Amino acid sequence: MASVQPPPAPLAPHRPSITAALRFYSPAVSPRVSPSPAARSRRLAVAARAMPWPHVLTVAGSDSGAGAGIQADIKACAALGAYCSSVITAVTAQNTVGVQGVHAVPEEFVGEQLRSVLSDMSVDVVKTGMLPSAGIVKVLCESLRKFPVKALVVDPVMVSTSGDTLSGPSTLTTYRDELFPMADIVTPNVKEASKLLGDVSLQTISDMRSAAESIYKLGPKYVLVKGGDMPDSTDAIDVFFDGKEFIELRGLRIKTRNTHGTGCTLASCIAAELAKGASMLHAVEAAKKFVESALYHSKDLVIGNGPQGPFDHLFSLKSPLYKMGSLHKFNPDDLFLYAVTDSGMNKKWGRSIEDAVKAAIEGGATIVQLREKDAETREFLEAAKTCVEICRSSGVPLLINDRIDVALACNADGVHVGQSDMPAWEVRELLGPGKIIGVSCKTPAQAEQAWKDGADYIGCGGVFPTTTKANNPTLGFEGLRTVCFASKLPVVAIGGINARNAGSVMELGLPNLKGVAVVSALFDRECVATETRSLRSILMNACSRS
Ligand SMILES: Nc1ncnc2c1ncn2[C@@H]1O[C@H](COP(=O)(O)OP(=O)(O)OP(=O)(O)O)[C@@H](O)[C@H]1O
Ligand SMILES: Cc1ncc(CO)c(N)n1
Ligand SMILES: [Mg+2]
Repeated sequence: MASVQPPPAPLAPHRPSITAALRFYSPAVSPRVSPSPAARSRRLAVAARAMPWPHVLTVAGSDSGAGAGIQADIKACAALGAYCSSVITAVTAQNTVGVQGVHAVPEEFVGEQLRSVLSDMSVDVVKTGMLPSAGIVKVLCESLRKFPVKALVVDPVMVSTSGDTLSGPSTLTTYRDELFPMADIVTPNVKEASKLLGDVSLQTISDMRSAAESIYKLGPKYVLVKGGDMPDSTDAIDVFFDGKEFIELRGLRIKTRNTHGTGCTLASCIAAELAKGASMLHAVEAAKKFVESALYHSKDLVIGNGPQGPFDHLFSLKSPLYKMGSLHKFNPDDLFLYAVTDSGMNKKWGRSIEDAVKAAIEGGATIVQLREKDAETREFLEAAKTCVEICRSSGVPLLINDRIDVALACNADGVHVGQSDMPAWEVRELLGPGKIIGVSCKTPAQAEQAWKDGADYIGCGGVFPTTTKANNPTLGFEGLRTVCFASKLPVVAIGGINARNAGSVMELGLPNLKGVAVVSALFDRECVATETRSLRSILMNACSRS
């Protein structure tokens, strides 16, 4: 199996537009005479290269209730923009109560389905779910040796959450000996990890780490032990292991009965993200975020009378406002030098918002926020649209202060809100899971709430007295320290920060403190680029000292 490390180059930016690809079929450029079959297939191949569609093949069982299995896999891939073909290994009679029956597909016919898909379509990633017999696991391994793909995601489905057996003990050895060594990632839940390791007890995060390490030794390149079913946990914590480091992936535990199919969905999302070109860790993080958002949006759905209902994978279609196309990966390090524009200051120095943003980026700002308290909406929107283009072309995220409507209209990367603005959870409902949300917080309680509401970072201040914001109590280093220690989110310090004191803020070496946000120190100056450049070097020096 080809390794997924280093990650393949992302496909998206190189993809020509749909219209460009369709031109291959347009009568205007087609020859007048019918092309020969060879010419037609050459042209199809060219078109396919012109517009590749990330392709996941799921090899799994059908769930008649459509919450898990093949049905979940297809919906998850569709939601994340990957094509999903399907090889069915078993048909289950299943609903929200449990599994009433299992009818395995004969091995030879699983082999035939695999041949049909793999010999014809260019599959990027294979994802496996329910493999009901050792024979089927063997057939799959043979097919993968014959038709190698970029990555293999193995979700070792053995028991449904309702407690029903989906794959008997006879398959365990074949999983371990034949499939795992070919896998890029294996994603057992705690029960499955325990079974794979001879019924060891897994009660704590430390047990999950040991299990991940033991499963890694069976041959996959990465392991994710999922803690969705971990008892007594307020967070949904999964443990990721790459052979060297353990990473605890923490998500909000959504209170809902609708968790049927979370495992299948997670593995399919990982496969879809890998097919799109993500690295393994990014794929896992994006997949977890997707499951969390889907559960959140489906928490009150009522389908079926049993204890475990399905959730809505296509929740993003409900609101035209969701921009699900690009799940922007928020990088907390982007908070390092956070430039916040101010219309008053720009006016004073006779520069446009666009010029202010260009200059801040030129000087090395790592994230930009447009904070335009008195601008007219239409004028602000036009400027914001241009700023989005400027920031995109430099890879710098652009956020809008408070104005969710403007952020949506210009497709900004996110929004920053204060304590008296719209609550972060409402902003999340409007913006969807892919956007960055920041919240101004002065206390540990506010920081905790921001985390619960699904924010990505908090801004903490005023650290020093400031004139930019009226009636803004100063927290000082002590207040900043208290919030940083309590926060579960990355923090950016704000309020009165300038070239003279920025170094001392970073030298505090506080946990979660990722950078400083500045307004007047950059924009109430003649040359924004020069000020930004010098502040950046002050911050870099301070970080190397602390
Ligand atoms: N209530 C929840 N809130 C948030 N995330 C959850 C919740 N339940 C599960 N998850 C997440 O969903 C993913 C799948 O985890 P889980 O442990 O439930 O897998 P599974 O048991 O294999 O799923 P399945 O129910 O499909 O068998 C993990 O990332 C887990 O943390
Ligand atoms: C078909 C099928 N695959 C996987 C699972 C695990 O959720 C399930 N319940 N049903
Ligand atoms: Mg579960």
